[in-house]
This record gives sequence, C-alpha cells and structure tokens, in this order.
Amino acid sequence: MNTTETKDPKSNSTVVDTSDALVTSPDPLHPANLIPELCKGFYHLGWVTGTGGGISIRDNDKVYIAPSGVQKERIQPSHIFVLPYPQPSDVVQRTFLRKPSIPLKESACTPLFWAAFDLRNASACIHTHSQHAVMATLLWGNKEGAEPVFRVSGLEMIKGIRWGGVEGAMSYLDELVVPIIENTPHEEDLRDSMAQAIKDYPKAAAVLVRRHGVYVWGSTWELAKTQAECLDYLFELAVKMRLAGIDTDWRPEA
Ligand SMILES: CSCCC(=O)C(=O)COP(=O)(O)O
Ligand SMILES: [Zn+2]
Repeated sequence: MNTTETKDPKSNSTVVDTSDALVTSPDPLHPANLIPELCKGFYHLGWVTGTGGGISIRDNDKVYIAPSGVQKERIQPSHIFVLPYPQPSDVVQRTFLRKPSIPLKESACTPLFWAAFDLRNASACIHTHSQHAVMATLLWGNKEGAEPVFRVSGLEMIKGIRWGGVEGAMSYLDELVVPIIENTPHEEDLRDSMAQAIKDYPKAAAVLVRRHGVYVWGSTWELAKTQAECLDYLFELAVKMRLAGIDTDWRPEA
C-alpha cells in the first residue's frame, strides 16, 4: 500500500492511498466487489437509474463508498473510496484511506450513509430512487398537519423488516411505520433531517425522502438488501391498494 499522506487541496481532505490495494480481492464478498455487483442488480430494479442512489458497506473500521454521479451499473472495484470508521460525518474535514486514481468524487449520500452507521450501528445502507418509494411519499403524510409517515399493516412482507432495521424481526401483526423527510436541492443537506427522523422513530428501518426516494439500512449488507426489497414491495403494493380504494390500515387480530 502506498502510505504517502497527501492533502487534497480541493476538498481539504486527507488521502493516504491511491493504489488499488484496499479494493482488490479475489473474494466476491469483498465490499469493493460487492458494491459494483449489487448496484448492477439495483439498476435493473429501477432503484439507481440515471446515476442516483447506491449502497455503502461498512466492514468494521472501514467504509466502502461508490463514486458520485456515475452510471451505478458500470462501477468497477477500482472506483471505490475507502474511509476510516469512525470519523465525524463532516463534509469539509473528511479523511480517506483510499481514493480512486482517476478524478471521481465520493457519493453525495455519504453523510446520510454515515447517519445510519452512527445512529443505528448499521453495516450497510442503501439509497434508492424507486418510483414505488416516491409514490408512497406522495400519497402518505402529505396533508396539512398530518404526521409525515408512511404506514401499512396486514401484509406478510412486514415480517421481512427488523425493528430499527437492526433488531428483531417484525410480525405479521405489527404496523410498519416509515418517517418521511422533505427533500432538499442537495443530497448532503438531508443529513440533519434524516438523523432527526432516525432519533424520532427509533423503531423504523428506513427513512423516506419526499419526491426523491428512500434510505434503508441493516446490520449486514444482506439484511439491508432484503429489507430494501421487502420495503419496496410494501411501498408498491400499498400505493396500488390506496389507488384502488383498499384499506391499507386493516390489521389482523392478535
Ligand atoms: C439524478 S441523481 C440526483 C442526486 C441524487 O439524488 C443522488 O442520490 C446522488 O447520488 P450519488 O451517489 O450519485 O452522489
Ligand atoms: Zn438520491
């Protein structure tokens, strides 16, 4: 590994390695191999088209992050940023263990991924621009004075969600509640409201962003992925139910 420490004058961040050592592994489960593979899958689900969205994976004291504003289905392991964990989620003072040698910038979602790592001890966080998530934010919690949340109950896929995203599994009898925050012109400016929503809704496994998408996390990348799949299914189905005039608050008796 090239251990020369340099200061990036543009971003005022510290970079210690621009070689590929931290992102080269024959192991398909290495985060630098997984992120490109998972992003390709998310692209085909319509979750990360047009460059937005993605996934970050934390492996103990290292966080792996994809580049910003690139075709997420075409990312290579050599495009991945590696950051030490923990560190403040401050944009100005960010420290990197490894940056790509070609001119790329880390995902604008980095401070939001960090909120899930810091506040939920998550090991992976997924951001999607799924139209199902966006439709859910347009149909729930949007009336004057209404609590800004998505709610649904009485659907089997709720069992695929964990309390707080990282604890025990929810039951078929439970109501799923996901807070909705308002969008901002710049992704990184969502950080404080996402952190507040995570604190206000400690049982929620995700945060929806109005007219934008959703952030979902888990204690492993596998659980972040399956919860993102269950939530997306529930957003899609609940939207269809609401549009068909079917009660989405029906709850089975205990
Ligand atoms: C058309 S994408 C708009 C920006 C956005 O919502 C986003 O998620 C950007 O993520 P990136 O990882 O490309 O910085
Ligand atoms: Zn986004």
